[in-house]
Parts: sequence; structure tokens; C-alpha cells
Amino acid sequence: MTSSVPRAVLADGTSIDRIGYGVYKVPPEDTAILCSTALDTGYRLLDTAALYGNESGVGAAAQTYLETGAREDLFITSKVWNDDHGFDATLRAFDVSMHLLGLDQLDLYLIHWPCPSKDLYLDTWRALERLRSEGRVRSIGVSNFQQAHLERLLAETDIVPVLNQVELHPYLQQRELRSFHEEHGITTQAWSPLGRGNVLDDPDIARVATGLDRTAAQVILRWHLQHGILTIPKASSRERISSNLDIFGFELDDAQMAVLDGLDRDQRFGSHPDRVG
Ligand SMILES: NC(=O)C1=CN([C@@H]2O[C@H](COP(=O)(O)OP(=O)(O)OC[C@H]3O[C@@H](n4cnc5c(N)ncnc54)[C@H](OP(=O)(O)O)[C@@H]3O)[C@@H](O)[C@H]2O)C=CC1
Ligand SMILES: O=C1CO[C@H](CO)[C@@H](O)[C@@H]1O
Repeated sequence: MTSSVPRAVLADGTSIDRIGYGVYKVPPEDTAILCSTALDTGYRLLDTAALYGNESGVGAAAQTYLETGAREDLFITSKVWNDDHGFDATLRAFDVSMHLLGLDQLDLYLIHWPCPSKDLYLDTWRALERLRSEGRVRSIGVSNFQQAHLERLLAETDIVPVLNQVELHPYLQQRELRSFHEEHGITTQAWSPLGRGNVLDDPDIARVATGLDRTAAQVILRWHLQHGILTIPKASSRERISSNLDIFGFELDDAQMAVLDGLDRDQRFGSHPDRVG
């Protein structure tokens, strides 16, 4: 049950694995077994959301883990969905998620999307601040926030989000947002770190991977790691889940990093934050 995933330290002092297992589109009936597989192979961070409909499977895998493992070794992230923006609705949504997860305390709770047209994300954030002050969640952050949303949050609320989880992969490198995060002590975590699988067939990445005798997925995840970007790749087989974690025994040199750095084309495979909610 030991894990050697290196950790980063969030601005609130909490440590977080540099790579975790994401469960979007993992069917509810398969979630417990696939999360247990991930935990067996060394992952300790599981990334879910109310939207995914599989929090109870994540919770079941966590309970199995806790029969022999320590709570402080596990890191569970969930997110408040767009329909539950607003102070009271967010507190209610959190209770539902915690009931499904079967946990007393969550490690990280995120606002899933800013939903600018609803204009409620400041109230939603104040609910997360409340949950943190009550000790129900250790760390609070956001997802899909652009610089303008973050600036408003920083100006008008008390706690700086420790992390922003955004779409990020070699075709969408988010350089400006990453610099803004760095200036403000906000950790960058990549969703769809493999571009939902769409970046895996890139011929330049394939050449780097062949030269290193590694998979394209490992090369991409290693590129994130060397840039200090946390990742939460999703995969559906033990073999892929395990090989995606096997990224600590090799390095990309400067030329190989430059190949992936050169692939940025501002291409999204998910939605643009201005058009959600
Ligand atoms: N905050 C947000 O708004 C969002 C958060 N997320 C989070 O990020 C996580 C990851 O993002 P996701 O969109 O799933 O995309 P990923 O970039 O993680 O790509 C997942 C896809 O890549 C395939 N894949 C994974 N590993 C390999 C491999 N070694 N070889 C070949 N194919 C591979 C998977 O196939 P297969 O499953 O068949 O193995 C799947 O089709 C989500 O699960 C979720 O937790 C995702 C989207 C939005
Ligand atoms: O987490 C998520 C998974 O992917 C969905 C479809 O792109 C997103 O809407 C959502 O934010």
C-alpha cells in the first residue's frame, strides 16, 4: 500500500500529490474497482465531482483503503456543480457530496466553473470559505477560472484559492494564466492533461516517446511534471492507470521539453469558461 508519488505544497501548507486519478466518465458501477486499482498501483489522489455521478464509488474505494491505510495519505477532491452556485445551495451540495463520499472531511473542494452569466461565484466562494473555517474541507480552490475571475475573487473575498484546475495539455498550454497563478501562489492543476486522448497521436510526441522507449502518455505527463503542473489523468484499464503513474524514472532533456513546448495551438477539447453556465 506504499506510494512514492512526489507531492507539492499548496499555499495553505497542505501537501498534494503531483499526479492523481481523474474519474470523469468512469461509469458509477466501475468507479469503486477502478479507484481501488489506482490506489493499489500507488495513486493517492482521486478527483471527482458532483457532476460525475460517481462520488459514492470514490467513497467506497476510500473506505476499502482506510481499512488498512491512513486517512492523511488519501487526498479526495470534489467540486460544486454549476446548478448549485450561491451560498446556501453550495452548502447543501457539499453535504450531499460528503454523504455520497462517506467522509468526515474533504481534502479539496472546488468551484467547478465560474459561470459568469450567473454572477454568483463570489457567494459560492464565501460558502467554501465557511466550509474551510468549520474544518469540513482542508483546502479550497477553483476550476476553469480565467484571470479576470480570479482577480475579482482576490479583490472581493478573504481567502486566495490554493489551486485552479483548468484544461491544460501540449495543445493548450495556458502560459499567461500559469504566470498569473505563480504571482499569486495559486497551484496549477491540469484537467484533460492528455487532451482527452487527442494529443496522444501527435507525431512529434511519438518521436520523443520512441527515443525514450516510453509511451506518449508518459512523455506528456512527464512534461507537465517538469513544468510544475499537477495532473489527474483518467484511464480505464489497470495497465494504463499504472503506466501513467510510471513517470518518475526518466527525464525529458531541454530539447525534448522544447518539442512539446512548441506544440501550443490554443486548442480546447472542452468548453470555454465564458460559455459555461
Ligand atoms: N474541472 C473540470 O472542468 C474538468 C475536470 N476533469 C478531470 O480531469 C480528469 C482527466 O481528464 P479527461 O477529460 O478524462 O482526459 P485525459 O486527458 O485524462 O484523457 C483521458 C483519455 O485518454 C485515454 N488514455 C489515458 N491514458 C492512456 C494511455 N496510457 N494510453 C492511451 N490512452 C490513454 C483514456 O482512455 P481510456 O479511458 O479508454 O483508458 C481517455 O480516453 C477527468 O477524469 C476529471 O477528473 C476533466 C474535464 C473537465
Ligand atoms: O469536469 C467536467 C468533465 O467534462 C465535462 C465536459 O467537458 C465538463 O463540463 C466538466 O467540467
